[in-house]
Amino acid sequence: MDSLAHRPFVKMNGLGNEILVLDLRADPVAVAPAAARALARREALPFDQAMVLYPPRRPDTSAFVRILNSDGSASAACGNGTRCIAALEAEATGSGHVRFESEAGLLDCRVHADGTVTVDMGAPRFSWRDIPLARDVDDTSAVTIAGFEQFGPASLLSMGNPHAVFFVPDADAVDVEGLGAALEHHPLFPERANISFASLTGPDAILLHVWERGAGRTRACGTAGCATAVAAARTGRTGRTVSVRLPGGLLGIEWRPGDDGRESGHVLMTGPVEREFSGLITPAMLGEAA
Ligand SMILES: N[C@@H](CCC[C@H](N)C(=O)O)C(=O)O
Repeated sequence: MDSLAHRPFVKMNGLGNEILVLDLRADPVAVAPAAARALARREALPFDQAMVLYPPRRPDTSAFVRILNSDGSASAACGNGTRCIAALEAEATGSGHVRFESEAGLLDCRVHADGTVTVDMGAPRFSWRDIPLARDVDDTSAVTIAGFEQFGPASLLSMGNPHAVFFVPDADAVDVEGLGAALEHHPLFPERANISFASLTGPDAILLHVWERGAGRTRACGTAGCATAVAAARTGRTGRTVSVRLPGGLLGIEWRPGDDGRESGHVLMTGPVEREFSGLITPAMLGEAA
C-alpha cells in the first residue's frame, strides 16, 4: 500500500483548532485511521483534524475533502479546517471564491481582503434520524440526557456532524474534560457527538467551550459554533446573527432565513486562519522505519 511518507503537509490553525492539510490531489492515496493516529501524536504533527484533499468529484469544486479526527475517525464537516483550506486555495489560485465538496455536501467559501474566511456551512438538520439519535424524541431543541439532567435539556442537531449543545449559566465553570468523553459516547448518540457548553454573555453574544468527537477538548470548533448559534436562535435565546467566543477567539455566525421556512436557511461562519509551517511527512512521523 502507498505510504504518506515524503508527501507535503501544511500545518495551520483556525482559532487554535489544530489543522493538518494534506493535499493528495496530484497522487491520491487513502489515509488509514492508524496513519492519522500516528501523525497526530505529540512527537509527530499533533492536530485536531486532518483535511485531506482529493481530486474533485464535481467540476465546480477545487477538491473533494476527507476529514479525519486525531483518533483516526472520519467526520463529514469541519468548519475551522474548511477556512484553512479555503485560504490556501485562494492563495494558490488568486481567487477569493473557493468551493470544496465533503461528505456533507458543497462548501462555498469567500476569502476576504483582511484574511478572514466565510464558509457557507449549509443548512442545519434537526430530525432524530439525520443527527443521528438512537431513538425518536419529542423535540430535538430540548432533550434531557439521562445521567446529565443537572445541565438541563440539550439542543441536538446536525451541521453535517452531530452536536449536542447545553446552555448553562457559566460555561467557564463547566468541567468539560471531566464530562466530555461520557457525553460523546452516550448511548443516545450512535455515531457519538460533539459536546458544547454555552452561556449567553450579551444579547447576541455567546461564550462556548467544546469537547470534540474524536479529538477531545479543543480551543475552537467551527461546526460547534454554528450548531450553538442555530440552537440559541431556534430556542429564542438570541437573534440569527451572533458572535461566539471560544478559548481560541471569536467566530461570527449568521443563520440565514430559509426560502421555504425559517429553519431551512444556510449557516455562514466567519473567522481567521493562521498558516504555521510546512514540510514533508517523514517515515518517523508515521511510525515507519526510514
Ligand atoms: N473542529 C471541527 C469539527 C471537526 C469534526 C468533529 N470533531 C466531528 O467528528 O464531528 C470544526 O471546526 O468544525
